[in-house]
Amino acid sequence: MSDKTVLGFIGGSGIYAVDEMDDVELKQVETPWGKPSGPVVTGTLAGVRVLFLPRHGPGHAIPPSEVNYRANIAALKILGATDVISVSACGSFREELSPGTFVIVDQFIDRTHARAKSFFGTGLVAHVSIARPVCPKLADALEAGCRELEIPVVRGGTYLAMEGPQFSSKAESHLYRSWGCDVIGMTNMPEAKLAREAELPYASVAMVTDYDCWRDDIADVEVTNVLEILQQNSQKGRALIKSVAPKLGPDRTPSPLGIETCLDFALITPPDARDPAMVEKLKAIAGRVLG
Ligand SMILES: CSC[C@H]1O[C@H](OP(=O)(O)O)[C@H](O)[C@@H]1O
Ligand SMILES: Nc1ncnc2[nH]cnc12
Repeated sequence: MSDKTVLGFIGGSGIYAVDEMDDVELKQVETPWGKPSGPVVTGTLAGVRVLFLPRHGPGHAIPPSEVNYRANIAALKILGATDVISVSACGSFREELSPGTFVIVDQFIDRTHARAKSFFGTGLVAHVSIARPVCPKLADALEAGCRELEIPVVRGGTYLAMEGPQFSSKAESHLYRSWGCDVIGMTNMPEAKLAREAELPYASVAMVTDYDCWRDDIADVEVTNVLEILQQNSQKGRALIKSVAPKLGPDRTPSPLGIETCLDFALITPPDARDPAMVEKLKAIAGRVLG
């Protein structure tokens, strides 16, 4: 892994570009898992190499279940990303996490069920740990950025990833609250799992747009009532992206969780039992251990 930071940003709803990036280029990438959501924008922010990919594609045309999460993570890895930060919209399950609050999540519950969730499979099986899915070094930089910009921020929280595209029923919303979840969205899983398989430290800032549908005193979430707050969050989210790059700096320090070498402990299929075609394909994200 490089000793220079290459910071990959995945922009969610409302975050379709990075402001004031230098040396901008658009890169079309083809991965063994197909095409990412769109061209990757590459450039620099305060001397730090940055890659940017809008998760739902240009014009927000790709729904959460059809985002090619594997191709998105693989494209960032192929372009040299050392770290990945996701910026997403979310609903809130807590009164104190009001719209406009940025939650730097540290746990996920994955209730998605219609998406490819692993790069690995028949021919080469791997089991990475997701016990601690978020890199604290990236979360520190996001928290510092929010504090500097005076964005209301909460450090830590559990993000419930639902399949969508419909929003939850009230029964589901109450169930997730009873599970202790803090926020809800449709995209951070399997993205976070795939980033770990690609040995990429990952963090997610979830920008609250609504109270989902658990409150009887506030209108249930609808796209129309999300859009206004999404606009305000989007400006702050873009400012946050700009402020985070210099905090991490061009000279990279490793993740305290050792994420860059997690595949050392994860491959269970012995070399002589591996499918050569599968190995070849996996070199795009696991070249460090597959040669
Ligand atoms: C616009 S409301 C629902 C939509 O917004 C979130 O997208 P993202 O996570 O990419 O910011 C949520 O997950 C849904 O996809
Ligand atoms: N309430 C909600 N549920 C799922 N995804 C969301 N994105 C923004 N608000 C959301």
